[in-house]
Amino acid sequence: MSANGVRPARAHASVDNLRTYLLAAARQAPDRPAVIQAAGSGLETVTYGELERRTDRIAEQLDALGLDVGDRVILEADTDADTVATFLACATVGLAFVPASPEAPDERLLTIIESAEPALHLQSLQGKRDCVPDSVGTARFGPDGLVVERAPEPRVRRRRAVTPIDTAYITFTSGTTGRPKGCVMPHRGIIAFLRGAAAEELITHEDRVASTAPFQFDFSLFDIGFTLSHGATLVPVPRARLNWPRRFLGHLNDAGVTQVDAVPSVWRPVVQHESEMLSDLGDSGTLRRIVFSGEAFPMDELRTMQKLLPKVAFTNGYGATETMAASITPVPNPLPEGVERLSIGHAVAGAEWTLVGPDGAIVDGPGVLGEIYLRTPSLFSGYWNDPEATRACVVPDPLDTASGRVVFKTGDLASMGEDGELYFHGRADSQVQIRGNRVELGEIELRVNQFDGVTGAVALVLPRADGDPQLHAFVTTADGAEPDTKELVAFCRAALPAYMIPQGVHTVGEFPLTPNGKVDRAKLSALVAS
Ligand SMILES: Nc1ncnc2c1ncn2[C@@H]1O[C@H](COS(=O)(=O)NC(=O)C[C@H](N)c2cccc(Br)c2)[C@@H](O)[C@H]1O
Repeated sequence: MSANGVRPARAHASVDNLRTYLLAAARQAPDRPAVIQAAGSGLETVTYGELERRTDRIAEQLDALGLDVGDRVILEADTDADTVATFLACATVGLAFVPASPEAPDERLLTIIESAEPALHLQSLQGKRDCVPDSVGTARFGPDGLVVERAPEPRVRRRRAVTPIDTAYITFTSGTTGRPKGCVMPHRGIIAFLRGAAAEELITHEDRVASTAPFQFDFSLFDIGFTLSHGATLVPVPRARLNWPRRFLGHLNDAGVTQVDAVPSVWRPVVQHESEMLSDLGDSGTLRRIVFSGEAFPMDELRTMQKLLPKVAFTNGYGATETMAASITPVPNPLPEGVERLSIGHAVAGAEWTLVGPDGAIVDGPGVLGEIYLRTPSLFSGYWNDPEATRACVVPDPLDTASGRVVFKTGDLASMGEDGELYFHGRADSQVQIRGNRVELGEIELRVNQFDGVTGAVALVLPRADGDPQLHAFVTTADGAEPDTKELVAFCRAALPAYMIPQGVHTVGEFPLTPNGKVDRAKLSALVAS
């Protein structure tokens, strides 16, 4: 028995701790399903009571290893009940977990280990990783708890209590500089965003939320947190089922999924190969909502989805890992004609954003582009061991610089609509100047997408040998055939200024994706360089 009840003497039920916040629902109804997951070719259910038991077992084992609050633990896993129990156990004893993908190459994991200096590497019983350096302890987690292979070196424990500003997790994103940046998220940060998101009242405890993002992408942490904090049921979709549209839809159907959280690219092969089955899933009345995030949903693909799923609600989740996210906005179904840009609405409850124009002036009217600055309690603690990168985006509140309050400088551009809602206009650093003119890549993509036969378009600026920036358009087409470049360029000339006309048009079978399922622009650029 510890000072605050049966749990290991760390997490305090009285203040914000991720474990306490996510298992609160378990108090009332331990027999409710917390996770419905793939088991062999079928499904198995893990109740909230069972999840809490597994959490406490692993927390006690971690507590016995003598680690200190704030020590890092690599959690290499795919989302399932044991992964959730392990990350709740880390939260209970104040260990910062670093989610890693079992599919990440060894050198990527070793780069993260070099930066985060974890005490322990955890993988599932089936995990295959064996490149962990001797300086790091190793253990495996499963339904019966941890199996320690190499105990971590003993640490001096200086902290016993876990406070809301202690680190819940550190997600490493591949920084543009190539060196991965670790987003350090405190308990109070993720809880603040989950609370703001809960105010949208998207789900109740009866919902079953399918999670498709890889565990190292914080979209998956949102899925887990959002679902459990409502006492709802999490339905992880394993990659083996996600990559086959038929199996994916079958899994959603069998598990009685009511909401699917996924990046836009997840739906491309489903619409292409199993539109009938998708439409039936929507007609069944079980699937009620699709939440997407990560990048703008291409408008024609979204319209196609809405035609197949007229009864399903669509929700646009926007935001960055540094604040977990920022807004959750309903998308009209069907989208009114002529709407060519999705709204990212207003910041979630508890947060607010401000648009700052290029001249530093506050933008407070429609039609002017500005950078989004987000004032939010879900702000991260900073980038791991990188105060300079942190200072560049955690800045004084532009509306109140004397206050000492800091806000997140998002690097995203947006314009404001009639009642203050925002429209995303791309990354500030992807705004390019061509012959002195600001070029909006999104506008070029929009126009190219309207060309007959084009099913997807990505515009990029690539430096030419003489340094002069060159505009390139990459397209996918309905039948994979190359569009007539001269006609496509003429089609662009009819609507875009001369400096926005793509000089190169490249047809690709499908767009390369990042591990998080976003269009991989770096890989597209490499196609031209080669
Ligand atoms: N809905 C959009 N329309 C357009 N552009 C988007 C959207 N969502 C992002 N982005 C872009 O992606 C950037 C950020 O990338 S990120 O750090 O990897 N995070 C993410 O993608 C996901 C994000 N943390 C997240 C996590 C959980 C729930 C939600 Br709800 C959102 C943003 O700064 C935007 O540029």
